[in-house]
Formats: sequence, C-alpha cells, structure tokens
Amino acid sequence: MGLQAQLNLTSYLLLNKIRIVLSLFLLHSFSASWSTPLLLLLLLSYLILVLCSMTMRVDAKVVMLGKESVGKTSLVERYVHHRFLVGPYQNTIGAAFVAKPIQVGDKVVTLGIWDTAGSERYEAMSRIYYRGARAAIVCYDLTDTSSFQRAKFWVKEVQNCEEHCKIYLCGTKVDLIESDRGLRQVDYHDVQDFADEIGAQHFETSSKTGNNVDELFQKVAEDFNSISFQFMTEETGIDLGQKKDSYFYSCCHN
Ligand SMILES: Nc1nc2c(ncn2[C@@H]2O[C@H](COP(=O)(O)OP(=O)(O)OP(=O)(O)O)[C@@H](O)[C@H]2O)c(=O)[nH]1
Repeated sequence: MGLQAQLNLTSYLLLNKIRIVLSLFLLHSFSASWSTPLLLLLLLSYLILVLCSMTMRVDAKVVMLGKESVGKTSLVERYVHHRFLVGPYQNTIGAAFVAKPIQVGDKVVTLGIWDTAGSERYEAMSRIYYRGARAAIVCYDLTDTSSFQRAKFWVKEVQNCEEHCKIYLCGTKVDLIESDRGLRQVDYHDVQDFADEIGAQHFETSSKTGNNVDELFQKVAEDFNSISFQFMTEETGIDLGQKKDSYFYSCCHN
C-alpha cells in the first residue's frame, strides 16, 4: 500500500471514528430540547466533519438526499464497499462522508459523497450538507409512493438553492419489484417524465444485488469530468464546438 493510500485510509478511519462520536452526540442533542449551546455544538460538529472531509482530495461533492429508509446509506455501502448490510435498519444521524476515486477514461475523479439523514427531524441539517454540491442523488423507494413525493420536495430545494448542482433521480430496491411486480408503487414512466421536465438523469437500482449502482456513480463522475473538460478547452481557447454549461463553470470556480 503506497503512502498516499495509507494516508487516505488513516483519514478515513479517523473520520469514521469522529462520525460515530458525532452521531452519539447528535442523538443526544436531538433527544433534548433545543437550546443555544446545543445549536452551537451542532454547528461545531458540522464544521469538524467538513474539516475532516477536507483531509481527502475531492474533485466533486455529491450529496445523497431522500426520505428516511429509502436506501441512501445502502447505495453508498454497495458502491464503496461492495456489500449489502443485513440486520436491523439503523437510521443515519446527521450525515456521513466518504471519498471514492473513480476512473473516467484516462483520468481519476474523486467523488466526496455526503450521505444525509432522511428523517424530517434532521431536515435543516441536510440542507447544510448540499451546499456546494455538484451532484445530488435524490432517492425514492420504488415500493413507497410517498417517498417519490419527498424526492420532488428535495429536487425543488436543490433547484432553488444550488442552481449548478446536477440532479440524478434514483429509484431504489428494484430487486423487490423484480421478485413481485405488484410491489411497484412508483411508475417508471411518471418518473421519466419528471426527469425530462427537470433535465435530470433517472436510474433504478438495487443495493441488494448491485444492479445499476456502479452505473449511477460512474455517470455522475463522467458528467463531472466531461463538463470540466469542456470548461478547460474554452478557457484555453480551443473551440471544440461545445456549448458552455453553467454547472461546470461554477464547479471550476469554487
Ligand atoms: N431489498 C432491498 N432492501 C434495501 C435496499 N436498499 C436498502 N434496503 C433496506 O432498506 C432499509 C433502509 O436502508 P438505508 O440504506 O439505511 O436507508 P437510508 O435512506 O439511508 O435511511 P436514513 O438513514 O434513515 O435516511 C434497510 O433495512 C435496508 O436493508 C435494496 O436495494 N433492496
């Protein structure tokens, strides 16, 4: 293992330890009544998490959004660690962060993935985490209509607050539909129409089987990379006949 890889691993382990401590702290904070010192401590914990995430070289910030239990953490687990955790469901508290390098052509793009808590009690915090994101993976559970309504809420939020953030709609748990078609509550074409309307990409995935998970993150990295390339050629005056994209422009000026 090279020095860089060792450093990344150390940062990652340190980050996870801090995250566990923060999670316990946040759990305690939310169970108590809100007060100014608690709010300050929450803010401080957020800043620590941000500082930790900065120890890793990240090209593009990606945020996972969606109703609780739709499978955001499972998607990240599947993509980053190639596993599907079974056992009792544990909701995310606050947020988690992981950096993942991806090969795109002859380049490596490192995605900094923020997995937010879906519970509405943490809604205000999730808003903090999508600041500056270049991609938002907005998840909904294919077996739960209300989760698609919640996804629309997050799309609106991101559109209003992060105009340069590219949106990816992700229908989760497709394995459940494959074993019993009657379980589908969100129609593929309805989501595709919505995706066309907002100019988003649309995927249906399963973290259990791994179906389409790599493809989703690969697309995020490729889009980021192609927009970056487009910008560089324009900056250096090489005209490849491509149109400037405001999303890319912003991501290279942050
Ligand atoms: N069958 C199946 N179950 C899944 C899949 N993805 C997630 N689940 C299950 O759905 C439940 C919730 O998954 P999580 O990944 O924790 O959901 P989350 O969106 O991160 O939840 P919050 O942290 O509360 O926001 C867990 O019991 C998972 O095992 C999937 O692709 N297939």
